[in-house]
Amino acid sequence: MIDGAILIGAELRQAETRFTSVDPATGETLKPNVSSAGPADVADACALAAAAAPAYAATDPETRAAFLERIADAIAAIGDPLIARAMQETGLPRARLEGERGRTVGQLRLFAQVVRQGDWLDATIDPALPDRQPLPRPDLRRLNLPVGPVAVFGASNFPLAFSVAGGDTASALAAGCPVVVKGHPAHPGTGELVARAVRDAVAAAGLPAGVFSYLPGETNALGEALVADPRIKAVGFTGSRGGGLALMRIAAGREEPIPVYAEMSSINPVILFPAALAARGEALAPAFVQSLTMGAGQFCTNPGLVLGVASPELDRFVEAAGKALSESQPATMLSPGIHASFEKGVDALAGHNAVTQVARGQVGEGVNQAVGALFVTDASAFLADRALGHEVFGSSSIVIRCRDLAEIGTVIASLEGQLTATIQIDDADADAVRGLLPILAERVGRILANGWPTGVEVSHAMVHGGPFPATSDGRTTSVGTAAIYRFLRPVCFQNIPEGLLPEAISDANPWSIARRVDGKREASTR
Ligand SMILES: NC(=O)C1=CN([C@@H]2O[C@H](COP(=O)(O)OP(=O)(O)OC[C@H]3O[C@@H](n4cnc5c(N)ncnc54)[C@H](OP(=O)(O)O)[C@@H]3O)[C@@H](O)[C@H]2O)C=CC1
Ligand SMILES: O=C(O)CCC(=O)C(=O)O
Repeated sequence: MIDGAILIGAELRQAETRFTSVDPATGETLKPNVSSAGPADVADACALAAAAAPAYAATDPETRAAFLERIADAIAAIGDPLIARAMQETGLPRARLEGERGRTVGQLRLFAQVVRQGDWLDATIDPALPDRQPLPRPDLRRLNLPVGPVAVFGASNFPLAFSVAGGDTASALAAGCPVVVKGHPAHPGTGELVARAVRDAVAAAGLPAGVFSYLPGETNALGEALVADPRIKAVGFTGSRGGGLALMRIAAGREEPIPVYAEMSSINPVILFPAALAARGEALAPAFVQSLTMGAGQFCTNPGLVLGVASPELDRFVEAAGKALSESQPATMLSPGIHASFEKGVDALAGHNAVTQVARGQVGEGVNQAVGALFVTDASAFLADRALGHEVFGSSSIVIRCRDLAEIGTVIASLEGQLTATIQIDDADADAVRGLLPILAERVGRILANGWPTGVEVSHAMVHGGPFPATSDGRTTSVGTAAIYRFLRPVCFQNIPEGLLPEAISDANPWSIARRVDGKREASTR
């Protein structure tokens, strides 16, 4: 059911101030109109979250894991109405949204496994050495504890997997943190359906209602108040650089500053190494265009920059990519605002006197349509104007012709932090790659060979992060199970008697988790 409610724990509220979302494919206003959460709602949600935090933090792994699985089941149980509503609110096609739902419930279930297995606790015991000379060592035991209530900002471009019960929420709940979601105003109906599913799961699991709240709204003031609330202890965000920076400033200016894990902007360089380019440059072109135009290019992993050594082979790649792009179909973008910002970015590139437009995609009927765009320029022009390296969110990319591999290295070294770098390589490129890998690793969170950056695997080894401005904290990831560590902090217990120790680091080890004892890892029994 969707009736535009605010969810403060189990309580459903309606506000007098309302807003509406728009079907970006038609421009029509969607019903129902939605409550705009206000300051009192923020305060109540945060108070409830803080009240729930100790009991939720104390849940044993099995209880918490079963809760995450209940959320997954409840989201799956919404069935087609969830997909239908998300299609209306985002313009994304059914297959993409069904896939995204699978990813969303899959990541909740994966986090359930992680919680049960217990490595995230990093339980570490240095037993006392009472006879050590010249001084005895105390008994030291460390584990990770949840940081407390987390504010999550739903992203516009993944209305399920990065939104109300997406990766940030799943990892925060897995860590033992209550979550207060600021819903994205472009998909409030989708958000409410998922929020109600989470609320049902909280009740079914017998957890305190404040473990989850949902605040729909369309004003900066709502997000600002949420991040400023002293009961919030960390923030997860995916969106624009301006939005992420604004929240970081608020968080840093609080009486008690808190971390903001913001994933913001990335152009994801693709490097075409000479042997690969010579062997299969023309074949790479359509695959590149497919990655570029997937989801109207609305991926933070979209390949927005291509680097190669100026050569007839690179020219052939550009020509083939231009041909593939010129045949590509337009696609509805997520919102009028995102479409307008895409058009502005493309117009700026098209009007730049050092940039040549290679191709545009097919123009179609309808509103808010992304028409793909491909440009080319030289490294010297790119290096002279930093604006050419700014993200154009949507299916736009620019090819940079470099003099040689050294100049490719110079361009990479000039880039801001990125989520990904893609290398197209053959065996004969190995030496050249070896030279560039350290420069790449300094700049990005994930380096991938002979593939395309869009489509992030949710797994244990995944890093979906990178130095600023890809994210606000390059030491972390927002996708994959390591995302849980953003919402944990280590606490050491010194000489605390057995009966008073947290279970994970007690001698009894009732959860049977593997621990590091006196520097040695115990075998896992899970
Ligand atoms: N790199 C990436 O992964 C992505 C980049 N983008 C970029 O962001 C642009 C806009 O898209 P959108 O998804 O709406 O992203 P925004 O960053 O504009 O919004 C994301 C969320 O943050 C809130 N917010 C934004 N600015 C502020 C602020 N100053 N203070 C408090 N809260 C704020 C918004 O709420 P409210 O609007 O209610 O204030 C919304 O809930 C795109 O055109 C694209 O350039 C978008 C998605 C992903
Ligand atoms: O490519 C993906 O699957 C994830 C992309 C992403 O994180 C984003 O666009 O915000």
